[in-house]
Amino acid sequence: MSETGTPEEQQKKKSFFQRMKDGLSRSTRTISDGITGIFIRKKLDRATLDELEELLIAADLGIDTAASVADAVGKDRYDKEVTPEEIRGIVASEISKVLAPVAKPFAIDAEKKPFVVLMVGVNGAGKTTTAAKIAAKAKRDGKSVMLAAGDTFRAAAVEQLKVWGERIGVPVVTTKVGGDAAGLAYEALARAKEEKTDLLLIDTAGRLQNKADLMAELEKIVRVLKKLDPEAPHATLLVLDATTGQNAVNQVEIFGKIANVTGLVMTKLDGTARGGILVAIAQRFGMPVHLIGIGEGIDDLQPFDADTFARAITGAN
Ligand SMILES: Nc1nc2c(ncn2[C@@H]2O[C@H](COP(=O)(O)OP(=O)(O)OP(=O)(O)O)[C@@H](O)[C@H]2O)c(=O)[nH]1
Repeated sequence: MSETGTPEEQQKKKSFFQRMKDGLSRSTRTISDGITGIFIRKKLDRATLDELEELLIAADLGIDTAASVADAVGKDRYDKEVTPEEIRGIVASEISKVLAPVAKPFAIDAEKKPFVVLMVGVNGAGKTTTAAKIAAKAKRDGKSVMLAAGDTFRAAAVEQLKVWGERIGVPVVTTKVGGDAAGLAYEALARAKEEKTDLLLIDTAGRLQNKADLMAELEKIVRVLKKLDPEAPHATLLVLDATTGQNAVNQVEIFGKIANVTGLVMTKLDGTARGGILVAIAQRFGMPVHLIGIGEGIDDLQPFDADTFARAITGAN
């Protein structure tokens, strides 16, 4: 972590690191304790490197990352005494190298009025909560925000967004259950344009049982949005639940095909030992990762920072 900025900024950065560390503690324990177990009072050799590689695969980092990290750790260190701290530091810096190219802040272009964001992902991934968290942050930053409850299939999803809207003071555009999601998206964009809203977040349904239907629905939403603004949606965020591990990888594959995903948000990194999946996804798809969810609270969505994440998940100092 760089020590630049005012003491206040440094403090903020530190507490963020601490919160992320706390959130990721289950994932960290797997990797950090695993490294201690392998390398304590041992020389580095093929067997310990193989064990390290297995540990990283078990921690969901993916086969490619695990292999390249083990190679980097082994380089020039064969038959030398190493400490777990040293290994954690090297693993962290290798993970950081994988993550750095994909860590991109989520930017709302003030030139686009409204900046339209489509939230996609399977049911339960955290789309609705994430939309509310982004809305709350934008509002705090002085932007006017609107939410659209595009998951018209589930009354609970619409209700949930309404509750969030009330809590954070943001209007929520809804329609009746079973209503046309594209029609709702159109209506929301028309209203947001009229009211000169800065940011419009559109929640969508996430039924993956019928991919063709889901694709048709998402395409239709995009088509009608373009009638009002040819550049909309300006961002399509795929929300992924870290606790689902390898399933999250499949979801990137599927949604990458059916929606023009521009960036990823990974939720529920707190309370899971599978946080490494973010690294596997970064390595495999190279898609921008904007934000991570480390809790259910409104402030528990944080910008994704490669180095901070890599150090937190490995327990490196
Ligand atoms: N612990 C934790 N829980 C989260 C996080 N993000 C979302 N959740 C919880 O996950 C659950 C599902 O989130 P929703 O926002 O309802 O998910 P969704 O994708 O909109 O799902 P549907 O509404 O079913 O379509 C809720 O109980 C959220 O509070 C997170 O980062 N950490």
